Amino acid sequence: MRIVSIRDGVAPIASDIANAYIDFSKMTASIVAVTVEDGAGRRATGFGFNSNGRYAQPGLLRERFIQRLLEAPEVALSTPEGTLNPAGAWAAMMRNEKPGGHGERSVAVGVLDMALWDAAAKLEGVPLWKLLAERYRQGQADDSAWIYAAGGYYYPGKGVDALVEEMRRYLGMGYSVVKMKIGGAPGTPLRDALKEDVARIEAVLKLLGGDGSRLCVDVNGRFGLHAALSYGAALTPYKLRWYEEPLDPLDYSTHAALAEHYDGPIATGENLFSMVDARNLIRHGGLRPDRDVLQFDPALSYGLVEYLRTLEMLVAHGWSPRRCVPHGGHQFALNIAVGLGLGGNESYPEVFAPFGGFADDSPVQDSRIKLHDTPGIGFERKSALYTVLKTLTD
Ligand SMILES: O=C([O-])CC(=O)C(=O)O
Ligand SMILES: [Mg+2]
Repeated sequence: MRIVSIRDGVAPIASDIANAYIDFSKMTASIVAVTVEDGAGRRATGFGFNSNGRYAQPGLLRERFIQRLLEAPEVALSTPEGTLNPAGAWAAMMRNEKPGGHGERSVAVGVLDMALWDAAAKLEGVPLWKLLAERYRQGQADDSAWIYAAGGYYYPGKGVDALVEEMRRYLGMGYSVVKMKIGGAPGTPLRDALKEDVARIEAVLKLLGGDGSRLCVDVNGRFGLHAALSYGAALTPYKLRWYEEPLDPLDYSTHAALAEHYDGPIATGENLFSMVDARNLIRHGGLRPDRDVLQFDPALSYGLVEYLRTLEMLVAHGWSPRRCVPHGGHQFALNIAVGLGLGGNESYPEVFAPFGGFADDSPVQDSRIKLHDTPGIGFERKSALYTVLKTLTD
């Protein structure tokens, strides 16, 4: 097994939307194409990109990780059976990297790892979900994945009516669970911000027939403990599907304090980028394996090689992979959800195009989606995305 070439680029995913913490006016993504040749002269090109929320990483990719991958010995890239070995490639990329302080190198490695898994599945002529089910779950893939429509962003001039209309569109697309942003009124005293958010939440709940289990709310890590507890108390009667990233993602003890007082499901993890960070959350964050939701995003956190370690760690701590619903709304995590039996995957029906979203011909029914049989991750089945990725190989 040898790497023939690696190409990389930067693509914009800028838009006018904002969450409670950042706007996306300058958001970018790294894209890569990795061409691999097996011992029998067969070639496959795998593609990778990072999902939203972290910027493109061209410096890290070019100065360190692409170089190391190109220099990796052939034996490191092959399994004993002669197939492409993403774990060996991962070890080669991480040579001479100290532990801890993961920063955004996990994003650069995640982009390349995605491309290697795409190539691995293409060389074996199977979709990635099938390859994963065969390797790690005795062939038991799920027949579809649960997905929910994430949106409800702040947007200039967007009021409650536009928010409800957006959610109505998601219901029309086949989603039954939706997510909206809260906590995004900068400088507003807590009491007023809460009042405004309660009105926004109630308007959306009305559309959902008053069923809180169909609505998630996302704070994007903006609150301190006091605000998180105040919002938690106000949200409790609505019995929401989940209360997402109420607190700074790395502040585990405040999560533990919130979990003592807020009974409903808490979701977090999209900004934890390694198995060790995830383990700290599990050890110290007071989260509850019977209800809370873990959103580690393999595209941002060193890829699937590391995500497999995270799943193993979770199981060792008494957590089911079904508690995982990755962030990012991309086909990589969707394949992982179906192949490894996660609880589902995020979906962005109207934002972060073309990186968010799934194959063009995959209808959503009652918030579930079926996967295709195309070898690899399936980017070739999503024309707007493939148009961007293909610029690397044309
Ligand atoms: O707005 C963002 O940064 C994305 C996000 O939190 C999510 O998809 O849950
Ligand atoms: Mg989020």
